[in-house]
Amino acid sequence: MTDREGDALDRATDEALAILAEDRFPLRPPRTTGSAPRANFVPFAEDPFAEDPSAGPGPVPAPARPREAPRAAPRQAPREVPQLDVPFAGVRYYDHAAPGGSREGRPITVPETGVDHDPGPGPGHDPGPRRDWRTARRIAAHAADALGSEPCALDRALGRTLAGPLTALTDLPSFDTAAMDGWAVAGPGPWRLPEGPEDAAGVLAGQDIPPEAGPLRDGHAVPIATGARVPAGATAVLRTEHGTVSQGELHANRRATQGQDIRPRGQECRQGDELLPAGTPVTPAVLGLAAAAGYDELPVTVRPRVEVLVLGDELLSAGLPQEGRIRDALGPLLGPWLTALGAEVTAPRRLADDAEALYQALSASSADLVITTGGTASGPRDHLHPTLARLEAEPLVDGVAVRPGHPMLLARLAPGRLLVGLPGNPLAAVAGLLTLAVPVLQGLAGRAVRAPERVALSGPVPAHPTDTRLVPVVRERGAVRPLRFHGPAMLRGLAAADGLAVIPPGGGPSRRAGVWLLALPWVSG
Ligand SMILES: Nc1nc2c(c(=O)[nH]1)N[C@H]1C(S)=C(S)[C@@H](COP(=O)(O)OP(=O)(O)OC[C@H]3O[C@@H](n4cnc5c(N)ncnc54)[C@H](O)[C@@H]3O)O[C@H]1N2
Ligand code: MOO
Repeated sequence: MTDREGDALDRATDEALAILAEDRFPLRPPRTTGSAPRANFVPFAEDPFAEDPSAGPGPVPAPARPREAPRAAPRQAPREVPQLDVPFAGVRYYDHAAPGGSREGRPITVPETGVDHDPGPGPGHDPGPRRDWRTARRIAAHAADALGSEPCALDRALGRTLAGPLTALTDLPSFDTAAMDGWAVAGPGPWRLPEGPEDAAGVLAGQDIPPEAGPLRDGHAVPIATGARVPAGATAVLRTEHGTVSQGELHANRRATQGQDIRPRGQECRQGDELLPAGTPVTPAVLGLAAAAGYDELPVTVRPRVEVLVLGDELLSAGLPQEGRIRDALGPLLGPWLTALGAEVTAPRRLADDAEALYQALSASSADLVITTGGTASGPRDHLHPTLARLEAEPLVDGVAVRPGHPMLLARLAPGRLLVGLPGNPLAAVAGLLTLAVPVLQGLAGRAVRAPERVALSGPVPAHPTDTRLVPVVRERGAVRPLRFHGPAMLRGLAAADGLAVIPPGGGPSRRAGVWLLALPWVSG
């Protein structure tokens, strides 16, 4: 790369960072209201999202609801609403880009207009038996039994889920080990060192000590390397920098206490100890631990097979949006996201808005979970509900009290075959993914649910009066700050986000207690 190309790259990087910085670093310092507790793994029954833990882990039955034939009513034209950049009116809102807001990001109050960003169900739209957000998650988590288990070689197990507890196949360390380079010493010093050239080399890592060598006798020492087996009889390891050799004798210039710098056998675990519970996702650290504990392969749950069907005549798979058509944003997003969740995903299939094509695709699919995007509403080209009725699918969740994404749905196509219908608006689809698809996949993979983190909000966030809101946020000085560009059709906020904050209906106690943060699988730290 030439200097000029290097400068151009630097400038482009600075510009990109400046755009991000606008969202990441507010002009007004946020108020922090506390620090978040550490996240833990908990069984689903203890999931704080679960609505009523005392109700037991069984699925919440969906009320029987006869499905109508395809609705003839055309989609209502959206009411004329002021295009506010804030979703709900009459609330104090920190946003330096909101209409009427100051460029300095001072709090503004949006006048009470009586309309919100999402006009919600219009006349003629049957919202169905909508579920509370937490209940929807709970139903989704219990909709499927875990798939079976299979052995998997360590080098292929990343991202899988432990089907059983990881028990140590050996003590760790498996022998008393020198923690430092120096000398293994027996008893108090000074110590005699071996004289023969072979013995003087001492014990190296990976070497075994021949049984005929016998225990190290009191008053004797032998050179030893970090990681080497400590000879029987040794009482400590004296570090190289703490000893001086003179005339074949080792003198300590700092006292070595009993057992110092010896890692005793079994210090980390004993053979048979449970190192990790079933349901743990296999991370690089788990692979390392498993290898250290003697595993060549791991028992993992079978990966859920997921098929993604992207519906919409208007969607292009390449090039610029044109002539009323737009790029499919969900095909590229869902595949890798689902893979990160441990699923085996077939390449997304794009289907035209054609009821017969959808019927054929759903009938032919043998996936554990089919995920569709679009077609969940009641517009003339929204074929999902009628097609599910034609397939005699069992509705488990038909609409959720969550914004965005409220038309999301979950249905059982047949025993062992589920369908999650994500709304077409991209952020609404992500809300559906996190609300329904993630718990279904965790259930199928038998994966433990990570307790969500509670986080403080760095400023007021509008709450919906009756629905949970999922808002892209960024971490900042011990709190989270809501990002702009969080409209249902936008991904710009999400792409810069560290997670989605869960704002309970009406705001709940979130101002004092903080809110839950739904983690994104690629965000670390
Ligand atoms: N009369 C009503 N109309 C609508 C309601 C309602 O309650 N009453 N709800 C609105 C809400 S909220 C949502 S969300 C959408 C859900 O619509 P669908 O799931 O049927 O999705 P589509 O109509 O097919 O698409 C909606 C929107 O999203 C765009 N889209 C679709 N797929 C993709 C994709 N793969 N990548 C990028 N963008 C996509 C599509 O072009 C539309 O703009 O219904 C509202 N209507
Ligand atoms: O607006 Mo819709 O809430 O699901 O995106």
